[in-house]
Amino acid sequence: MTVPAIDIDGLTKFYGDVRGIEDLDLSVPEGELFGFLGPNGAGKSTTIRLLLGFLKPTEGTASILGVPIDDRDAFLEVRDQIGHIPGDPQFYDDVTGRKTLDYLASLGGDERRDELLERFPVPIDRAVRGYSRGNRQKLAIVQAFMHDPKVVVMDEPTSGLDPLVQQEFYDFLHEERERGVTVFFSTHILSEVRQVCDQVGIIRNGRLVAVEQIDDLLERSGKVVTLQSPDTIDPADFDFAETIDARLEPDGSLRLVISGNYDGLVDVLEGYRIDDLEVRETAIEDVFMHFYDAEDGGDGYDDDAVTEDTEEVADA
Ligand SMILES: Nc1ncnc2c1ncn2[C@@H]1O[C@H](COP(=O)(O)OP(=O)(O)OP(=O)(O)O)[C@@H](O)[C@H]1O
Repeated sequence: MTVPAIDIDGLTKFYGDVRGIEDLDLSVPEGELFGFLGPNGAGKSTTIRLLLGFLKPTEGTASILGVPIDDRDAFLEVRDQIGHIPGDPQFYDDVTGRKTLDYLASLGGDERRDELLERFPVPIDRAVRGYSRGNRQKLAIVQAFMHDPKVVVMDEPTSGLDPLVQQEFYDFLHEERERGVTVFFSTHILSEVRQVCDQVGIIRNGRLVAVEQIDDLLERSGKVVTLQSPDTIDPADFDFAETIDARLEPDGSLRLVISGNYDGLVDVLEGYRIDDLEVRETAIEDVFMHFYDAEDGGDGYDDDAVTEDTEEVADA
């Protein structure tokens, strides 16, 4: 049996009384682009920091490339096969990009540095203090991939990148996947998940609520049909077995979400005159909305909770 690139087992982190994540189980096979999607405060950064050994779990464990994160010695040995882009990349501000990369190269290697810098150029001989947000992020990308890691864990890696660089980065990630690299990245950007990922894990209020293949999710979520007619439309006519939702819009048009075949729809349409008919894929926003439509809402943060217990593990 092949070992998953990332295996998370009952992983739990409480900051005092505040739930970071609870009882997370997740397995990411090698060579997969896995999106970890959740709104602000859902527990994405907590998961990533636990995975990289920057935080100690309250309970549970995880492994990367078969090595448990709490086996510090073994973990240090696989560290050069792991890349990481933190949520808020920090560098020594007075040091140039080049020296920053020189230093990091001395720890883990840099055989892909030139190729990456060509793709994600930064003002390499300028002190990092003068870098824009996007250039900092590009430097973080270069350092995460320059030693040719097998697994890369990234916390909202496209934040601060302009749309062109973002697209370049998505293309790059697909190429990495072709090379067998496993990528685990958190995001709250829905369209990003769709564009980039094979599989998505959806986290809300510290709990994993679903793990789905993107294609399955979209397939199950159906298509959106919009119908405009000079006749009065009765949504009840469109209540087929395949119907997920049928409602009238304020302008009198019908918005129908349907999964499966169109036979029933075609039959009913015979009874209507049609001004306009549009069939489109469900917007990814609609697909995910019900996962976010929490009764308990927000980020699960209890204002009265103790927050001192944030023990960080130095220098993981
Ligand atoms: N150091 C800390 N001390 C106390 N609570 C924390 C700490 N870090 C995170 N939390 C809480 O843990 C929960 C999960 O936070 P986390 O930062 O992991 O979420 P996130 O999904 O990464 O959010 P964002 O998208 O805003 O970065 C939140 O309720 C947050 O307030």
